[in-house]
Amino acid sequence: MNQLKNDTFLKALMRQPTDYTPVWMMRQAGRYLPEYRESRKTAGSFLQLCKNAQFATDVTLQPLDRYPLLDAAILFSDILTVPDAMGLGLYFEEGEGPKFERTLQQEADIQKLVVPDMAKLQYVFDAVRSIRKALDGRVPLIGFSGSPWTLATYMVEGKGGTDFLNTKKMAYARPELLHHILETTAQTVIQYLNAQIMAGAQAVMIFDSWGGALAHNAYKEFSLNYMQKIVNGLIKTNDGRTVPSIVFTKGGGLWLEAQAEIGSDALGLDWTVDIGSARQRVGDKVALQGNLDPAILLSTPEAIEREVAAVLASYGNGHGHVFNLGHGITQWTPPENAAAMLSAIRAHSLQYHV
Ligand SMILES: Cc1c2[nH]c(c1CCC(=O)O)Cc1[nH]c(c(CCC(=O)O)c1C)Cc1[nH]c(c(CCC(=O)O)c1C)Cc1[nH]c(c(C)c1CCC(=O)O)C2
Repeated sequence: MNQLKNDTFLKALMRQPTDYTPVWMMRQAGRYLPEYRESRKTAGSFLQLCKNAQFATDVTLQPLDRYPLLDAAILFSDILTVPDAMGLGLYFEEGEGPKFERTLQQEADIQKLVVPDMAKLQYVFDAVRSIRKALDGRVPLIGFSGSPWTLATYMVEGKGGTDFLNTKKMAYARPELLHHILETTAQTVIQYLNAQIMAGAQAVMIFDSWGGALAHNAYKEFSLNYMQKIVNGLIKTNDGRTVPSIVFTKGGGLWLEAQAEIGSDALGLDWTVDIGSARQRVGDKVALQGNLDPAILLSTPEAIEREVAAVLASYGNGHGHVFNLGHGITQWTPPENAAAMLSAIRAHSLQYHV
């Protein structure tokens, strides 16, 4: 059932030959699309889109219907469903980003943290099943989770941020408390991703959006080690393999060699890294995903084509590259500029796959 009609993305993740460089866009279902804004209005809120399988399916497929050149779908959900299930109370205030009703700052609250019953996340697994059915093998479906470090920053701070001072203070003053949060979250994420895989996710991505905020000698201890645990905890599917995995530490370009050792199939790159140099540094250990600056999509089709060509040329000949943005597409992107990027990738990438 459900034979894949386009497996270019999965092949590239496994560093197998493909005819062209496959592509998907982080946040490809989102506010830059008028059809998304319409669905959100009908659903009432972003969280209602996530919690209703039919809405989640509709918005997951919107970018694929608009852009036939996309090679993967990503589950419409959020990394913060996990801390929500762990009891922190996720909510969104219009124009302010995510917030939590409770935080993990008091020792007593931290000691009480446990792996939640996956039934609390059943709506996510229902969405995965529904999306797989609707895709009918068009392209593979990516499941995802936040990294324990990135989720911990939200749980400790109670909101998004840039400096994460409470979380970092805990790392230095009470490391055993932060390790308890990270370990409990890692065990939760293992169960969560495995349930997504059992529901039909054909690849998984771990978003370590705030790993780049860690000090050089803290990154491994507080972020990378926990992502390694997760990658090692992924279940084998019917064919005796694990589904391909992608690890993305935003701002993590200094640590690519270490990231390439944890057993994931691919590394995500933000735009601060030259992808050709990254390829030399990781050798044939992992595929690379990235890494166009999403701000380029605010410019002109000519500039977009030039910058796309530069990323492809930097990676060079051969397989193992999944084209993507270096972070999520911004809500101010004109949809036709995303189309220009996708056409440019297809046109310019053929020469590197002969
Ligand atoms: C840090 C993080 C979050 N969520 C996510 C991350 C990791 C990736 C990254 O670094 O960007 C991951 C995420 N969030 C969303 C997806 C859906 C799949 C896709 O990529 O299309 C994915 C993979 C939908 C979303 N998640 C969110 C939206 C916007 C909600 C809306 O419609 O208002 C979407 C489409 C909300 C969200 N969710 C989060 C923030 C900080 C915000 C507010 C900022 C913003 O609005 O962009 C947390």
